[in-house]
Amino acid sequence: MRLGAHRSVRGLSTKMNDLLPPLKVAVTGAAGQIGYALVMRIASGEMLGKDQLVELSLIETEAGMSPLRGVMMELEDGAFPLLSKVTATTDLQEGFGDASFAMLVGATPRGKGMERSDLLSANAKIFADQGKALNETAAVNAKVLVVGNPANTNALVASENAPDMWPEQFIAMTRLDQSRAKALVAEKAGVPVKDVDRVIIWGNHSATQYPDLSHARIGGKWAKSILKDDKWIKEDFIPRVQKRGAEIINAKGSSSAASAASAAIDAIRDLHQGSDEEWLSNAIVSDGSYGVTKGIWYSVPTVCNGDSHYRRVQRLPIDEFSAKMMTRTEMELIEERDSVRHLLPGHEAKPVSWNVLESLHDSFKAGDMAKVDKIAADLPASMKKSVDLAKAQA
Ligand SMILES: NC(=O)c1ccc[n+]([C@@H]2O[C@H](COP(=O)([O-])OP(=O)(O)OC[C@H]3O[C@@H](n4cnc5c(N)ncnc54)[C@H](O)[C@@H]3O)[C@@H](O)[C@H]2O)c1
Ligand SMILES: O=C(O)C[C@H](O)C(=O)O
Repeated sequence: MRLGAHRSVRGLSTKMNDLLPPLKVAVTGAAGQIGYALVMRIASGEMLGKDQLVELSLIETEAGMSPLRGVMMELEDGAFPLLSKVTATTDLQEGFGDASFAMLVGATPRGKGMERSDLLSANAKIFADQGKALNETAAVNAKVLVVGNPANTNALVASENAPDMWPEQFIAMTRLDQSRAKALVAEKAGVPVKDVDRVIIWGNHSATQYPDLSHARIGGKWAKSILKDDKWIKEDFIPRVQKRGAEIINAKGSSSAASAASAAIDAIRDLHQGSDEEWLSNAIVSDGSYGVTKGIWYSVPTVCNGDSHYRRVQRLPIDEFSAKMMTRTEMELIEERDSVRHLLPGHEAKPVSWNVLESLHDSFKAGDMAKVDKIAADLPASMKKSVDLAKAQA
């Protein structure tokens, strides 16, 4: 169905009477740093296309309502021709009602010296409530992009609390990490970013993520054969991407915002409009591919076919170094999952304490395998399996 509006819209590639009926996009934390940058770009049509009317549903806390009113005034002043309606609410069911896309940004950001996982106890509960509300009221085929940290485990929590939705409808954002990685490779090779592709982010949006150049290309050629610098990849590139969020916090005093909003726009744009055969990193529910524990949200390369369909890039060869890196980040995600068991309906209560996990890590790092085995003996089966794998690859 097309709308039959009768006004001309300068600068749009499509006439108003060719516009598609509005799709509702819900954004939580809309008055925050990322939300502010995000909603302007959604309204301008950069995300869903220049022929797509859009309705914005802005969700905030009570305290966020006053700044949100200012954001709404600015949206009005932007006079965006594609923006058909803007609403603001603190009520999740109302905010997500019939939404085709939900961008879950609202959560506390980390400050200096914190890891993203330090936010688990503060933020995960938010995503349990949001999962329940999405389950009740969002459009049946809604796609959910989780941006708030720790994004992967928040996506797990939201999905587990939305039993009538497919886990595949929930994606945690690792697109920013992929963009960071591509930019670094382009800089190193002295080429434009558009010449770099097939860069992969595996695992968690955290300092354990594995930015992988094993399959990357520069101008269509194998990147490693052009860079010819494995030392740079291991000692500069990987840690730089892993810790880029902290580098920004240290420089700017607050976490990345415009680039995060940009990555969220890119992620949903490609999901909705398709991206040919480009490999795009998205943290999605693991189906066991690449030996990753099922049911955690683990970043993998995907191909987006448009209309919100995506598939994993399968059967890539994984070398020994990559396998080790992929397991390390998987283990962190298992730990995160186990620390939020109380928010996962139907799962046993939190079985493993942080102390146990920490001493497991320390023993592993110190090479004390007898102690690792002793601790592992009391772990749940899925974690034992990961410990065995990590030991085999150590
Ligand atoms: N995945 C990524 O790549 C990525 C990148 C950057 C930031 N982040 C994360 O995104 C989140 C938001 O960052 P920010 O810089 O915009 O933070 P911010 O503090 O500027 O804004 C957060 C906003 O969310 C609102 N909020 C808090 N709890 C809410 C709730 N329950 N419902 C609705 N709104 C709520 C706050 O009122 C605030 O306006 C943080 O967790 C940050 O760590 C993720
Ligand atoms: O690092 C952070 O805490 C913010 C965000 O996840 C980022 O990667 O910039």
